[in-house]
Amino acid sequence: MRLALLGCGTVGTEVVRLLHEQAADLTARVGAPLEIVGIAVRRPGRDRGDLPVDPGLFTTDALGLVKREDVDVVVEVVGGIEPARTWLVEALRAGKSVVTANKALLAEDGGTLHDAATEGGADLYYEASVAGAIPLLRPLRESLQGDTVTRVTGIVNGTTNFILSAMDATGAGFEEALEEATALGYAEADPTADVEGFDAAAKASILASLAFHTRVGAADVYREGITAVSARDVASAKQMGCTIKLLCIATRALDQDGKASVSVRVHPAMIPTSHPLASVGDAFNAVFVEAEAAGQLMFYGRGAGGAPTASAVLGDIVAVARNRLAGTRAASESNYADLPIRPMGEAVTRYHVSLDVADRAGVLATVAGIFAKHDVSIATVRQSGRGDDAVLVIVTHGAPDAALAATVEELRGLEFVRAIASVLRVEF
Ligand SMILES: NC(=O)C1=CN([C@@H]2O[C@H](COP(=O)(O)OP(=O)(O)OC[C@H]3O[C@@H](n4cnc5c(N)ncnc54)[C@H](O)[C@@H]3O)[C@@H](O)[C@H]2O)C=CC1
Ligand SMILES: N[C@@H](CC=O)C(=O)O
Ligand code: NA
Repeated sequence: MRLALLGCGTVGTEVVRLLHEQAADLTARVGAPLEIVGIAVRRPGRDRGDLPVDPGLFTTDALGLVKREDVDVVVEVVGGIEPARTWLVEALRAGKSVVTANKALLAEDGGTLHDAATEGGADLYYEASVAGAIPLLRPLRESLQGDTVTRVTGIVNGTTNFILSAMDATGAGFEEALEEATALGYAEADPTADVEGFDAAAKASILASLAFHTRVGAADVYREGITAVSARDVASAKQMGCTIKLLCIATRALDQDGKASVSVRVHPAMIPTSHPLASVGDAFNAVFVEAEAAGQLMFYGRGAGGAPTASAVLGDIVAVARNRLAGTRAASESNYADLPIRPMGEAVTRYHVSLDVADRAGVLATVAGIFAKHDVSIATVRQSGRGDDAVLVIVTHGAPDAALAATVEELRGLEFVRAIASVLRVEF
């Protein structure tokens, strides 16, 4: 089996290492040796230390490598939309199997890749694209095909989990924690993708597409990152016995007429420290899948980093290589359900709102009146401080997100509200 490797960075170098170190076992498992015939990179002359690979394999001509007739499997660990899409479409249409870790591309235009795979009769595997090493896509794509998945919830971005865990545990600053996560190989080439929630949203779209048999694109996912989460939010969460996590929440719901729709969102949320997701620290990921017959399933492990991600890539390489040797391919994309996307405004959420207010008679009544006007029921109210230091913390019951957002907007305009110190959703 001849492999073309596109990219040799954090993940690619570990793919090379694992292919070399486990060559004998992999040959036995596949039934044929796996041989890298070329590696496309930006800088072929770069010093790669003791990487066990022939320097003559490096090239800058990725497309030329993909088009080589002797290539059976294209492994893409470069990232980004273009030129990766062009390479992979070329490979798939020519009947070459593709293994990719590129969640950004799958979320942006997975349909084009799946269509090219069908056209070329080729395999398209992408286990590494969501939750790194954790076997999650294969269970959704294969093991749960006899069930109806209703909800997928979890932590799917290692970088932001690393940052939030550090802020919570040691009071570390945002920038300092991000630098460490980048040095450890967790962050994307542009870490904005991590901290602004784009990476988690891409993964949410892939999970929802597989779980609900519907093409869910990046644009269908409501997204908020963690850049607005402050030390004060973290302290406020602690006071309530909670911690803050960047959550991915994808649900399949039925309306009053029994019609199903899909809602997919990524945003930071306060969760109770007693919830299993609260103890997911460092760059670990954890995902709960709920299905009608199976009930609740939990997947946990390393969601980022070179070696863990390479483990998932290698698993896919073995799978597609076996298929090729057997002259078969995996089932095509399943998108028959084609469910509509429910807007974020209709999702039922709970808010934690912290207001800096003037401590005067009537303030609480006015604030409560605004919640009532938008039909948002208050669960708890707590006031601390006095005079200019008064802080009002309100936690709501579940309400449509649009009603909660409108409530906060109206509170912002009140003369006695000096600042809205934090607005966070509360889950579980
Ligand atoms: N680092 C991680 O923990 C994880 C990364 N991924 C995904 O894996 C992919 C690779 O990520 P990393 O290895 O972290 O990235 P990286 O930035 O460390 O490596 C990228 C590689 O692609 C090469 N490259 C970039 N543009 C190229 C071009 N035009 N032609 C040829 N080669 C080019 C670079 O030379 C480098 O070797 C991305 O899609 C990323 O989202 C997925 C899961 C985890
Ligand atoms: N940047 C990503 C890498 C894995 O997908 C993350 O931090 O989770
Ligand atoms: Na995975």
